Amino acid sequence: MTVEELIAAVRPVDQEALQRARDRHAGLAKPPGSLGRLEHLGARLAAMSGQCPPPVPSAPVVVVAAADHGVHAEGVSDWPQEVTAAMVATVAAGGAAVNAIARTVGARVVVADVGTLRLGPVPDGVRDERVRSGTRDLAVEPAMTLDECRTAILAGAQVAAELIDGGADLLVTGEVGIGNTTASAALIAAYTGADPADVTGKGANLDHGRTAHKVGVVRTALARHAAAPDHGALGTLASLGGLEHAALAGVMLAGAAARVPVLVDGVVAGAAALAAVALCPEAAGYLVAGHTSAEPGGHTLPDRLGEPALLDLSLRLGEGTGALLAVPLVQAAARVLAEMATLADVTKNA
Ligand SMILES: O=C(O)c1ccc[n+]([C@@H]2O[C@H](COP(=O)([O-])O)[C@@H](O)[C@H]2O)c1
Ligand SMILES: Cc1cc2nc[nH]c2cc1C
Repeated sequence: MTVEELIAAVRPVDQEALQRARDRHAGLAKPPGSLGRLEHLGARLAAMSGQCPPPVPSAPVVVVAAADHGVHAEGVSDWPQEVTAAMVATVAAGGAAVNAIARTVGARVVVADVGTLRLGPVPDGVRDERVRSGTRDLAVEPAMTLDECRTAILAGAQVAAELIDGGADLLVTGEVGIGNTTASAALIAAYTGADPADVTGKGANLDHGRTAHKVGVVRTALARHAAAPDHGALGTLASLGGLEHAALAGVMLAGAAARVPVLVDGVVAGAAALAAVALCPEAAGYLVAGHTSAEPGGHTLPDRLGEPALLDLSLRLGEGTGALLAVPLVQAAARVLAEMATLADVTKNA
């Protein structure tokens, strides 16, 4: 499969099913509209699946894509790059925040190494989807070639397609990658036109005084990118993104192609979602912003989707943590449409 074929496989969401869900909501045993945004979410799930009521997701899976970043050389993170591979091992061993929260909501965790810096083999329990050892320094040159970017997108799409074949009915996006909030800020600025100062934050606790330096690195990257030949949405992702951004864009496109909802995590997954939607606008119909990251760019995906994220708990960890916490909301939104009595039933009981 090529990236173009993956994109072509995404069909628009079903507007008729959306309307049927709205009509159904109006007749359920509650004052119409009283379930607020849960009603909107349920209608969107109907539109995604093409069915009303939509299926109630029972097998959520979080895909944690991990990679390293050449831009780390610019001094944009307080953490050594070895932390990426170390956290991948921690996720595989079940000891990361994503594992604790996944156990809480009954989700499976799949961790894929798409390009960490590592000398030894990929540990047991980690999917080896490595495209290269980290990206190049995006402030100096394109982070990935177009081919590397395509390979990473298709790796994510392949993981997602296998999971869906195995029964996954709700995808959640997570990631780990020291330095990736710099790449995320660059992607967000490039795709939305935002000023880097407005979408660049402290990431994993970068010392306050160095955030201004980080903004400067993002500005340099954007200027370099603007002066280079334009290769469209894919070129922007390759030039400014990370391998995990590309892989997560692939997860989102594969979910959309299979009409499976995708719950998107924080600012990093949100930047990947902007890439997915730039590549394939119809994919937006299958994405739900799980939470608003406390990073300054955290509102970007909700803004792009035109609706607030489901949760705002001031999280800024990544890994899929915030989106996983929203899994029960997605399940409840579908269950309400599937299981509630109607107002007519209530009147019968009066
Ligand atoms: O996704 C988010 O909202 C988010 C916000 C801040 C930090 N992170 C995580 O922190 C790491 C990147 O931070 P940094 O400072 O090294 O760019 C990376 O592993 C992300 O998963 C993630
Ligand atoms: C410890 C640690 C855990 C993480 N999980 C996601 N990003 C992370 C960054 C750090 C530094």
